[in-house]
Amino acid sequence: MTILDGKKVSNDIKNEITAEVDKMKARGEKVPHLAAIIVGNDGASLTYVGSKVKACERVGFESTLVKMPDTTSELELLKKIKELNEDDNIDGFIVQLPLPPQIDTQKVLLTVDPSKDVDGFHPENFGKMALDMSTFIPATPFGILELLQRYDVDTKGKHTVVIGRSHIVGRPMSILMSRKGWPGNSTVTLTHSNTKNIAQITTQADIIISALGVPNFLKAEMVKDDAVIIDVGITRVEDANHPKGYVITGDVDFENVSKKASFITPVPGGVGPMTIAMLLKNTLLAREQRRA
Ligand SMILES: NC(=O)C1=CN([C@@H]2O[C@H](COP(=O)(O)OP(=O)(O)OC[C@H]3O[C@@H](n4cnc5c(N)ncnc54)[C@H](OP(=O)(O)O)[C@@H]3O)[C@@H](O)[C@H]2O)C=CC1
Ligand SMILES: Nc1nc(=O)c2c([nH]1)NC[C@@H]1CN(c3ccc(C(=O)N[C@@H](CCC(=O)O)C(=O)O)cc3)C=[N+]21
Repeated sequence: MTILDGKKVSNDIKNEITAEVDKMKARGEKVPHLAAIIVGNDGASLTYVGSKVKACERVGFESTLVKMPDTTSELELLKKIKELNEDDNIDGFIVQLPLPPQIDTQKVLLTVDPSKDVDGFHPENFGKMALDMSTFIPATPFGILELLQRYDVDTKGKHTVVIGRSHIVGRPMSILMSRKGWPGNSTVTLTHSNTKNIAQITTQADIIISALGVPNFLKAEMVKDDAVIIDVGITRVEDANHPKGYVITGDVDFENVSKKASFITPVPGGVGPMTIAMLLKNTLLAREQRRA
């Protein structure tokens, strides 16, 4: 069994990005600048956005964090997005999801300039991804592809089962794993909360990508021997014994599933850090495209 070490690989990627930034500096060019808008005070969201800012510092990017109260109106948020669209200093930005209920997420995603949409959530970019055209690939699926590639995991002709059909993880992942090329060329089954007999499907999978957000959902009985297991889930589970008062838990019963798996991602230290590294990568691409 091999652990797909997202922490290590994300560090390698950050070093590669740092080297590119150093070259930009040596040429006297502007370095990439990532901005993030966060609406509200959700603890997990704040932690996550904070780690993006730290990651920017680490690779030599500039970063801007825009914090807006959870009472922000849709109009105010759209106005802020248009400001960032027009700000020549900003190469790429993201709007942290989920948004408070008074704001229409679809409207927000449509307002982001596709050339600055480093999350890859704008329909123009999502459509390009689905059509194999060059574009920003959403950071989490992009990170999973990169992990599979760097560990030389064979995906061709394999049966990949994706659990969860969200627009940011499950749906794009299912598209990417079925596309021509590598990593890809899989036969994909996309499952969700209406799927019947899910265990019957997962036990036939060569590769399982679990993105539902239910701690310890995927049990050893649901997995065949030598399967490749990608655990996207991140849930804070209360734990009084832990200094922070919670532990980060994935969707996979790691202790038991890892005994059967050929490759498996841990949580924390798997897909999460890869997501951040690929967001930086997309921002670097955004800068390069704006320069060109
Ligand atoms: N590591 C990382 O970088 C990232 C981690 N995450 C984490 O991944 C998890 C999923 O996030 P996200 O994709 O945004 O999730 P959503 O909550 O948007 O979607 C969850 C999906 O899982 C499906 N689902 C829920 N319960 C079941 C069930 N019992 N059986 C089968 N399918 C089920 C839902 O089905 P239906 O569509 O029918 O409702 C839905 O499609 C979360 O824990 C999140 O925190 C998210 C993004 C990045
Ligand atoms: N516009 C937008 N884009 C996103 O990409 C996006 C989003 N909104 N909203 C929320 C989800 C969630 N997500 C995570 C990324 C990294 C970790 C991560 O680094 N996790 C660490 C642990 C972090 C911790 O300790 O809390 C790990 O797995 O090792 C977690 C979660 C991106 N998302």
